[in-house]
Order: sequence, then C-alpha cells, then structure tokens
Amino acid sequence: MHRVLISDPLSEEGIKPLREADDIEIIKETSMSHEELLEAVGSAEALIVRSQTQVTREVIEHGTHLKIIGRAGVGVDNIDLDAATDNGVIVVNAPDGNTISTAEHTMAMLMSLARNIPQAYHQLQQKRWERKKFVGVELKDKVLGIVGFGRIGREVAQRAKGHRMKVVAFDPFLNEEKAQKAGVTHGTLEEVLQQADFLTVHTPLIEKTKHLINEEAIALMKDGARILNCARGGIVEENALYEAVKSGKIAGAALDVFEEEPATEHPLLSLPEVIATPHLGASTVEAQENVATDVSADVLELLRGGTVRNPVNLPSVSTEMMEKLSPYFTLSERLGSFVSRIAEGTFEKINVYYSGELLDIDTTPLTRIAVKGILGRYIGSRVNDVNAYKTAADKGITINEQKSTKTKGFTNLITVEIETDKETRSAAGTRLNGLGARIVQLDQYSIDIVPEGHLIVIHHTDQPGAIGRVGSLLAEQDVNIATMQVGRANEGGEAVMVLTVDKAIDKQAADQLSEIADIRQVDYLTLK
Ligand SMILES: NC(=O)c1ccc[n+]([C@@H]2O[C@H](COP(=O)([O-])OP(=O)(O)OC[C@H]3O[C@@H](n4cnc5c(N)ncnc54)[C@H](O)[C@@H]3O)[C@@H](O)[C@H]2O)c1
Ligand SMILES: O=C(O)CC[C@@H](O)C(=O)O
Repeated sequence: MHRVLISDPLSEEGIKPLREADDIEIIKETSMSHEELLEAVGSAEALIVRSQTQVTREVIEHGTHLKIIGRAGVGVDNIDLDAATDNGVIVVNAPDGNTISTAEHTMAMLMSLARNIPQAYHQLQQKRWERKKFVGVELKDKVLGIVGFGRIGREVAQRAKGHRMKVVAFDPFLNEEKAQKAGVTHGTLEEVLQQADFLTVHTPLIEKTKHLINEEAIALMKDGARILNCARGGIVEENALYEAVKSGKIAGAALDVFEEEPATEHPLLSLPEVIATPHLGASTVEAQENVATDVSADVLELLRGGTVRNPVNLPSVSTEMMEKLSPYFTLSERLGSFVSRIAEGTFEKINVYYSGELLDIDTTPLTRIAVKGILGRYIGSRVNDVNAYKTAADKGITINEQKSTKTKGFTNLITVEIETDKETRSAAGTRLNGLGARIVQLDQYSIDIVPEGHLIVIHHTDQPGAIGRVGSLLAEQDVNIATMQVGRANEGGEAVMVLTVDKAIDKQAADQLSEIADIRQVDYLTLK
C-alpha cells in the first residue's frame, strides 16, 4: 500500500483516481502545524501540495520514504528542489491545468484596473454613489506590454487582442518570427517598458526575474501606466511599486500575488489605486480539477513504477523524444545492472556509448537510467533517475557519455562499460525489430540473451567437459537451464558461459560452481 499525503486543499474530483486505487492510502490533512507535517511526511511515499505548504529541506529529509512530490499547479517556488534532488525525490507539477484560469483572471484584473470596478463597488457598499471619481480608460488601442511570453502570457495576448489592444512582448525565447505568428510585436525588455500603457508580468520567480520590475524599470515606463502581477510576488519590487503609485508615476496596479503571503497587512493595499486578490489566479473549479487530475496521474504512475509526464527536477523530454527513448529504458537499466554485477573492484568511471539510430538523439535520460542500474547494486532503490548523476558524483564516479559510429551490424547499440580500480568490464545491448531487447556482447564475447530473469555468468577456460559439469551441478540443485550462450576468445583460451535459469541460485550453489576446475568467476543475478 502506497501512502499519499495531501497537505493543501485539492479538488476531490481530481484526486478520484487516487481515492479509487486499491494500492493507495490517502491522508488528506490540510491544516497541519509544521510539526504535524514533519510527522505525517515520515510515512508517506508521495506528498501533494498546492502553494501553501512550504516543502523545505527539513520536510523532505523527514520524508524518508518519499519518492515524489506533486505540485498541483505551476510554480514550484514553495518546494526546495535541490533538497528533493539530493534525496532522490522527483518533483512533478501540473503546468497546463491552470493556464486558462490564470489568463482569464489577468484579464479580469486588467478590466477592473481600467474601470476601477473594485473601488466603485466598495464605495457603493458604503452607500456612496460616486461617478466622477471613477472615470476609467478604454483598453482599445492601448499597448499591453507582456513580460514572459509562455503559456499564460500567450493566452493573455490573445484575449487582449480581442479587446483590440496592441500587444508588445518580451521573452528570451521569443523572436520576430514567433511573435509574428502569435500576432504580437516583439520587443526588448526596455522597449516593452517604454511602450506599455498596461504592463503584465508572466515569468516564473527565479533569480533573474526577482525584482525585474524595479525602480529603474518603472522609471522607463510612461507616466500614468499601470502594472499587473498575476504571476509571482517579487517579480515586481513592492517598495518601488508603492513609491511609484504614491507619486502618480504609475496610475494603478493589480496584484494577485505578493512576496509574502498571506498579505493582509501590506502597505500597497492601503493605496486606493491598487486592486488586489488573494492569489486567486488558479482558483476555478476547472483549474483545480485539472491540476489535481494531472498531478494525481503522475503520482499514481510513479508509485506503480512508471514514468512521469511533468518532472521538474529532471530535464524535460518532449513527447516526440520520449517516444524514441522509452523503448530503450529497460534495456539501459538492465545493461547497467548486468555489468555492475560482474565488475570487480571500486567503480571509478562509467562509460556509455550509443550508436546506430541512437546517434542523433539526446540520450542523457538513457545514461541516467544506466547509471541508476549500476548504482542500484550498492544503493538499492535509494538511487533513481533524479539523483543518479549526483549519487555517482558523490561517490567519485565519473560519467562519460559518447556517441560511436561502431554499430557492429546492429541498427541500434548501447554499450555500458565500468572502469574499476581492477578492471574494465562492458556489456552491449540492442533492440531487435519484433524480438525486443537483447544483450549481444559481454566484454569481447558475442552473446545473445534476453535481459530478464535469473542469469548465471561463468568465466572459465575453454576445456572439454566444463559445460557438462556446470549442467550436472545445476541439475543436482534442481535448477533448470532455459538457455545457454557460450563465447570464447580462442580455442582453449578464456571463455564465458551465460545461462538463463528458471529459478534463482543461492550462494552455496554458486560457490560449488566456482569450485569446478577451469572456472574462474561465477556471477549470478536477477534482472527484473
Ligand atoms: N496567480 C496564480 O494563481 C498563478 C497560476 C498559475 C501560474 N502562475 C504563475 O504564472 C507564471 C507564468 O506561468 P506559465 O505557466 O505561463 O509559465 P511558462 O513557463 O509557460 O512561461 C514563463 C515564461 O517566462 C519566460 N521568462 C523567463 N525568464 C524571463 C525573463 N527574465 N524575462 C522575460 N521572460 C522570462 C520564459 O521564457 C517562459 O516563456 C509563473 O510564475 C507561475 O508560477 C500564477
Ligand atoms: O495553488 C494555487 O492556487 C496557486 C497556483 C499557482 O500559483 C501556480 O503557480 O500554479
């Protein structure tokens, strides 16, 4: 049974797949103290949060069984990603589910800001019929400056164009061509600041965007421009904004987010030109259902041994690339496990070579998995795709990935090699059309084995009778041989036998095998 802790309010509809799963136990506790959270996370394999729960290093380190942290939303600034990676915990988010809601909220804020709707309503509530005080401005023909032209920025642009606004956008990944396609003007940050009547930010909060809209940036803006932030508190520097609104340089601001939340006492809230909502961008029935559904699917998938769709602390791989790589995941891991079981000595370097149709694609995800397979011999399930490289580095093991044109006649070939302080050992594998994965080379020997089940690898001297003696001894142990591959360097020279057997053999049987004359090394392993 996998225990999943949900520590922020999440849509019940969205987490239905988790609720209905026989192998999942949900603990949904949304008003825990810090101490209660530390205790609850201790037995959880998955933690699912929105933006309230602060998933600090301390929380992650208390989660000794944690495999995955799911963020039902986009921003992961409430999660210590380094700590998650250090501890081999994968972090996933739900990047698409609340895009539309947040873009719509931005538009609601834009219109409210242009027409003073919250302020006028507030006056009416005070029984004051004020009309002169609340003369607004039209959106038509005004320039909307967008900083951050990602998922939400693009949706906001489309909607603003519907209001016949002129949109000018800046994003490091936006060029003339892409801007033209989206029907917006591409500008530098300075140009966007200078031209905007309304400026809206839609970047993540990262080192580069912290206080991006500061005193100097605001100084470049038109007098009487307006600023919106429905992304993250801190992208717009709050003190600078306060001073600019107070001085009249900025005519108004609309904020959904603050540097410190909750922000009920914030000085900006005392300014009548500033309207605000308490981080409501994603607060719609639809968005909450979407993000909870997406994150639940990834959590369920990972806990059942599958692959997640929206990893944050792993390099993301496009769907197209994933389709090319995924057939090789199991092969890479099993090659790693296989070679790690036969290599003796302290591991110093891991080399992974790719050739054939793997030559032209980014094979890093496969190398991670091969490294995971190798380190699993010593570290077990504590090593995973997330921390494989880091764990290797911590142990002083160098990883080297190379492309090679030597295909040895295969359309694709992966070779995993381990250099130890004593020897260098390698195994190569391929995927054969219609036949699946095969290990086709062990060191210098050509073999052909399916990388699964119970294997015995025997290094011996090529002498008559060696194979027969192995067969008899295994028969005495009631171990049935399913397949046997034999390779040799030359007649009477060094040779290898790789057997697949129907059940695992124990150490005692392996010891007896190693006592047979001419046998130098026996390794037995299970690939699954
Ligand atoms: N208010 C809410 O409830 C709410 C809801 C969802 C998302 N968000 C926030 O909205 C923001 C945008 O989300 P998204 O889904 O569009 O993200 P996204 O990743 O799709 O887009 C972000 C864009 O910002 C750009 N960017 C990064 N650094 C930049 C810089 N220095 N200058 C200009 N552009 C830069 C990136 O290139 C990217 O295109 C995030 O901060 C997210 O956390 C808020
Ligand atoms: O959980 C929320 O409501 C906020 C979500 C939002 O800020 C996000 O980054 O996805």
